[in-house]
Amino acid sequence: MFIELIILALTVLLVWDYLFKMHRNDLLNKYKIPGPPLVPLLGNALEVGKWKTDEIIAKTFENRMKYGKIMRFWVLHQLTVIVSDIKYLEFILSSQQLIKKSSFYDFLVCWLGRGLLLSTGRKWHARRKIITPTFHFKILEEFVEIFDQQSGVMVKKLKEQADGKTAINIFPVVCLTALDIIAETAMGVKVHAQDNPDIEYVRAVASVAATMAKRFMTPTWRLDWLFRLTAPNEYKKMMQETAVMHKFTNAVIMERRAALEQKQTSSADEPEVDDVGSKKRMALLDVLLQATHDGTPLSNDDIREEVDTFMFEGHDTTTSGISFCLYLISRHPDVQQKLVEEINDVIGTDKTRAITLHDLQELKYLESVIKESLRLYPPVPVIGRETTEDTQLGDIVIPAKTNISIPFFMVLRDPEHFPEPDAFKPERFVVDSGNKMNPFSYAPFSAGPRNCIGQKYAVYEMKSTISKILRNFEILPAEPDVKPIINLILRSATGVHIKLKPRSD
Ligand code: HEM
Repeated sequence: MFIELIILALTVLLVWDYLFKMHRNDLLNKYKIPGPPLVPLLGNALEVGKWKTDEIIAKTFENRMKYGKIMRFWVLHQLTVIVSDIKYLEFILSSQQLIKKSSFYDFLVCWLGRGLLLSTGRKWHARRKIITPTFHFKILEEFVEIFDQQSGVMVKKLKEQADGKTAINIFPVVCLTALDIIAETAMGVKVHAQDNPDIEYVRAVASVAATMAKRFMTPTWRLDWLFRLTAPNEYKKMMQETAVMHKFTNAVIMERRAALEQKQTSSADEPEVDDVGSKKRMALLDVLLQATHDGTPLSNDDIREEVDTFMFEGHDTTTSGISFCLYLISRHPDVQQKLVEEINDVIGTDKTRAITLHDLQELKYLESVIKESLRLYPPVPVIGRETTEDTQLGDIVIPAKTNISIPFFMVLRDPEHFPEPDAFKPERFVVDSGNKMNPFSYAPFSAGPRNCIGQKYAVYEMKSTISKILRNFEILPAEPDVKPIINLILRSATGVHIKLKPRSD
């Protein structure tokens, strides 16, 4: 009797599984979207579950060789289509409808709320409209001074290890610099992460960012309730640290709102400097405080979502970008020599001269080096969307309730668009090289309506910090080689090591 019951239950489950997936499988078959062989109920869960974090990049390339630039994976009832064909990427990224993020991002909500990165539909449209002017050129111009000052702090710290022999893992060093920069530009406060990484707020941001990276890689940690059940201590710690961050952000918002209101009601002229004599400048947060949607200002909670989103999106990504770029420069002395010549031409040899926005715009070869580095090591290696209805992409239809995954790390090394795809060749991006590039084949900041809103900010920050290091040090190669892994952003399992030697000239 017991055996019969099990057989019955299994049969019901198999029929349900077949029916539940039928429409999606019909479309996959109709449009010949291939994928690895399926196991009933489980789909490809056994195979995908075996992939270790440091194998995912290689496995995805392997599967592209087998199945091509569009392929499907079923994990239980969840269908994912991986797209690296730019013919289809163009449809996906430029669509005004296909803007819902895949459910893989949901574990970030407890920190970021439904801010710009995670919102969708009308809320996203409204926020994008409000936030776009926040990154106006005039505002970015003021940030250059912060980029310069904070990279000055970094250089001072690095001098202690710059003996030309010590291998320095540059990733954590850059991370603290990037945190100082984003806190000061987004919230207008100095958090002194480089001087004191143990400050409660700094520790909380670094720790929650690390937990989020781990949640991304650990399927049982992704859903809040399952994370709480399977790792109660880590869950509790994450919630406590999130509360620390929210309390800090809230306090800054209230303080700056009060200051703004006082300024608006006060008849006296405001001094142009703060109480320690530094020039007052707008932070991203101040622009949000003054913004309105249909005549209504944003609430403190609305603003907190956005400031937390900037704090998250605006430091790990640039850390990854700067670190891998320094690594590539360390291994290409000819490129380094050209960079130093350009820097000497544009900024001069006086190491104390502060960099300006004009200088940054003139560092054209550095821009090509950064672009090529973002191609080889894209800080955001993969993004995901979710279809809410059957969606036509040119000559195919992707079924509703499908995660679309776009592996930038693979698109950006597609030999069809980048000959010698693994070679570091900044000249691909030299403006007058005559190379015509399809914007969808090169999109480390994504493309279309949901592209990176902080793209210009990020490139200026990268140019400021990298040029500051080059003005002060010769960058030398160190062991071990990097081993890129997708850990929410692109990191290296072996760290990102370089050696530094003070420049005498
Ligand atoms: C090298 C550094 C960076 C890279 C490579 C990068 C890349 C990206 C990519 C690929 C996306 C699309 C994400 C998706 O569709 O899921 C994105 C979105 C976003 N980025 Fe960046 N980013 C960088 C730096 C920054 C910085 C510095 C900020 C803010 C200060 C920022 C703020 C955002 C925001 C708010 C979004 C969401 C935009 C929206 O959905 O409308 N990013 N970024």
